[in-house]
Amino acid sequence: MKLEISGLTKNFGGLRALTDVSFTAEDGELTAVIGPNGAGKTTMFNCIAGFHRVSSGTVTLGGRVITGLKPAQVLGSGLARTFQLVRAFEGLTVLETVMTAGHARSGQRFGTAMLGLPSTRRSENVLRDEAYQTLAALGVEHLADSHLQELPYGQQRLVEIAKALATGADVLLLDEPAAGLHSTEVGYLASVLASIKETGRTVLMIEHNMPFVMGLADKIVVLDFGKKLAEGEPESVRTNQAVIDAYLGRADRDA
Ligand SMILES: Nc1ncnc2c1ncn2[C@@H]1O[C@H](COP(=O)(O)OP(=O)(O)OP(=O)(O)O)[C@@H](O)[C@H]1O
Repeated sequence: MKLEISGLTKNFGGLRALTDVSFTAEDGELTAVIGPNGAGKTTMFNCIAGFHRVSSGTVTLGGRVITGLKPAQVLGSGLARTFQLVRAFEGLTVLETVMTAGHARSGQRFGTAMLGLPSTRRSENVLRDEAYQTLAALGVEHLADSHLQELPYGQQRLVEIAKALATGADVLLLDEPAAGLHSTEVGYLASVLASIKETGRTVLMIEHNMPFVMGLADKIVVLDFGKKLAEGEPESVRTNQAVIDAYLGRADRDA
């Protein structure tokens, strides 16, 4: 499903965090959003996912305007997001955690299903199988019975992506998935995201790790002071002087 952002503007009181931002994240492609701290990347994700009310502009998902919908409704329309911080439900295993995301899709209330009534038992088994398959697709099915809090951070991040996939969403918003990972984990994450792309899903990702972004993105959108500074294939963005001045030069210096 195509995700189209058109004329997106967001004000916080007198502060304009986003000004007239437009771009399209295409089916089966990974679009990366980069830019300096405070450029408006997180604000844009919050606007798309229904966490912030936009000041003006529209967000269209598969041809349907989703601006103004609540987060749960946006999720129901086929868009899931991950967060920078992994959120664990106390006491649940990895498999159960991923199942809760599957429940969101099936519209079942988890508590009702947990009662194990006969009518819900079969779908409970289906959800369990699906959650296991989702973990297997990411190569982490061996973690099914572990508790999320006990896992190393890199594996927690993969479970966070598994949760987004288990919702059945066609469009994934990933908030700095490579942050805090060491290089082997970043390499593995790149292969996971490449395989997700191959399933035809649309991925929109905020990320600061430039080698990771340059190697994986089909398109890069650069934000600076809430405005779109550039948009294009990695090579054209890498060599864009305005982008180098605003961000890449600094990212190199800080590396
Ligand atoms: N809820 C809010 N209320 C007021 N101002 C906000 C709010 N959220 C963000 N801002 C402001 O909007 C601007 C954009 O912030 P945002 O967090 O979107 O940037 P970012 O590109 O995601 O930065 P980072 O890379 O540091 O996460 C900043 O000036 C920030 O202070």
